[in-house]
Amino acid sequence: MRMPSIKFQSGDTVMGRWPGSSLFYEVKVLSYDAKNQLYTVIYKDGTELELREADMKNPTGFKPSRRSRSRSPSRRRSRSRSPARTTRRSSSRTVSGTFIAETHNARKEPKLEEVLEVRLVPVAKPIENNINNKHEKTEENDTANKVNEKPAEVEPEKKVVESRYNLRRRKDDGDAKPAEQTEEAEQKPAVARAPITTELEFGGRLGVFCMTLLLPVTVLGLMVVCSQEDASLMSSPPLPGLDSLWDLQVFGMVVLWLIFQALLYVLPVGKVVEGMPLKNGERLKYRMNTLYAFVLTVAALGAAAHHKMDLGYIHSHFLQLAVSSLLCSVLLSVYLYVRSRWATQDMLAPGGNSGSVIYDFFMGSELNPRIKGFDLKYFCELRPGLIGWLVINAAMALAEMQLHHLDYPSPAMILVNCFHLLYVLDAYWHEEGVLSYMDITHDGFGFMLAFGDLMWVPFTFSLQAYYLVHHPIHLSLPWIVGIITLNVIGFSIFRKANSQKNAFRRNPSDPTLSHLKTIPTATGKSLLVSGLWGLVRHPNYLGDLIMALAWSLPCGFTHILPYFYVIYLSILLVHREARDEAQCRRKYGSAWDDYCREVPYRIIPRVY
Ligand SMILES: NC(=O)C1=CN([C@@H]2O[C@H](COP(=O)(O)OP(=O)(O)OC[C@H]3O[C@@H](n4cnc5c(N)ncnc54)[C@H](OP(=O)(O)O)[C@@H]3O)[C@@H](O)[C@H]2O)C=CC1
Ligand SMILES: CC(C)=CCC[C@@H](C)[C@H]1CC=C2C3=C(CC[C@@]21C)[C@@]1(C)CC[C@H](O)C(C)(C)[C@@H]1CC3
Repeated sequence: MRMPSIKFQSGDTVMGRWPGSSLFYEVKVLSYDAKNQLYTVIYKDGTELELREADMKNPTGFKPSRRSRSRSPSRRRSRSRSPARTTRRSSSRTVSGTFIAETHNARKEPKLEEVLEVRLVPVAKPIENNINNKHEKTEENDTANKVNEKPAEVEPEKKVVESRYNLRRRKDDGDAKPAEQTEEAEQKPAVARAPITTELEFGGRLGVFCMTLLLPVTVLGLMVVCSQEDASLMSSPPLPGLDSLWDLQVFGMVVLWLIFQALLYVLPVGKVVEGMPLKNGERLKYRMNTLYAFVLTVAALGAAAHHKMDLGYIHSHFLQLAVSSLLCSVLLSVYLYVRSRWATQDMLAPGGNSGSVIYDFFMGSELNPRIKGFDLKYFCELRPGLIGWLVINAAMALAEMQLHHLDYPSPAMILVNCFHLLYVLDAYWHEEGVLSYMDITHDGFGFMLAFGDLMWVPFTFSLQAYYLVHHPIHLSLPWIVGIITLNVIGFSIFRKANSQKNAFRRNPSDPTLSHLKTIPTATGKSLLVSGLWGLVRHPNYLGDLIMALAWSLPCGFTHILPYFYVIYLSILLVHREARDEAQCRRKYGSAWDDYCREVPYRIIPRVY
């Protein structure tokens, strides 16, 4: 079906102005956003941008640039340049494809520089330390594109450009295709059309259906096996009776826990920050108060323990707590699915709008579902599950002491508790960084995340502590030192990688990062290409995996069950890496390929 009365139609090949320049390239119209009156177009190098009608023209009246036709993008790159020239060019990235000069007001061909350089951001000065650096490539390899951005100068130009052209990157639209225009939508242009998810993940409908059933069973199965003396995954423990799975009072406790955490979430303490830009350019506001929530929870539990509340309740009702959490996550997911039917296009995640009930229920249709200012996904991601995990760990330490008549928890239990505590507190300390993680910026909120946050995280991440209650381990001092060292290494890589990326995204000219080399991309953003981000393409995943191993080692080698977390994380991060890779390739086009050539390993240096 054709678009409403607009000049260009989806599929048309037209000339689109390259932002910030008077240069036009051949682009293909992908879709039209009636609400914002923007066309989504794709350049020949795969770069997707949104353009206004005024910046698009019919191909007639243009003449091809002879020079550009005669030089392929790769040939252009292979010209030799002096460092000075390298610097000037380094702020720009050419869009491969046919470059065409506008003929009506500029009859003569643009100068070579104009042809070759589309300036997205200006550069202040050369980065000397890039030269002779081990990552410095020959021009064949596009060395010239490495810059350090200087926002002091970049911002004004960028803002002007952004007000004339919509430079929002199409980061969320990777796996979505525009829906056919319906008559209803034509009559109501204010209501945006929903993008249809065509590329289904996790094995499509059947895959997510199986996962919806199997994941909860897996959690419960692991918990049951973990409590057995023979915690072998090959063992067949007795099936738990209904009364050991369900208790209304326990369900009430879980609901109370969620309400308590929700109250802490709305406390007007902590600064309010803006999240990443949404599709419509808006930024949602988030209050950063997870650390307060954690401290107040500890204080509340301390007070409750003082009044004779027994934390051992958690250990003795572990399965019932898990089942109640599962029920809460199912109810929440149903609510999320139902409310997503009323969401507008701006509010939808690209991955959860296939039209299949089970698939959309699992993946989540809405990106940031909110009730007034209460962000359901952000709340669940960081609070009830993560704090719950730590509370369960503490309860397991107490249970261990009670069961084995100890004055203190065992060294293994202390290590596991401390490592997990560090991990969660680190997330809270760097709470702002979480706003840029994939779950918040890209994934919809559906069963996968609701279940992940409310059941998977607290009840599988705490399995090591649960295991130690029933399977005491003696750790020698060198072993303890070795495990701590491994965790410190993993944590340092994880933290440094995440902090560097977050700092760079916030302020690309951050002086602490000036020694790092970068590759600019057509979106105006650059990619870090040295330091940890030059070692592998996902150093933060590497650090996370090393830590995961350090968390399992205190449980010894008798059973594989305490290693479940490393196994899960490896699978999740490898899959996540592939998803992110696909998204980045769509977002950054040839710049991403350059990055992959420069940094060939994904997570593990020299192996993967
Ligand atoms: N414990 C657990 O169960 C789990 C933990 N995690 C952890 O959560 C954290 C967040 O993970 P996740 O959101 O998946 O991914 P990342 O934080 O790694 O974010 C990926 C994004 O970073 C940007 N990016 C990629 N390469 C570069 C580069 N070279 N320079 C600058 N920016 C780059 C891109 O976004 P853009 O360019 O748009 O900014 C890309 O889409 C990780 O530390 C991970 O280990 C994740 C899942 C589960
Ligand atoms: C298939 C299945 C079980 C999916 C659920 C996945 C979720 C459990 C994870 C997806 C990404 C997560 C992150 C964290 C917890 C696990 C989930 C929700 C995280 C909050 C843990 C603490 C970290 O410091 C973190 C903030 C980096 C991390 C973010 C991603």
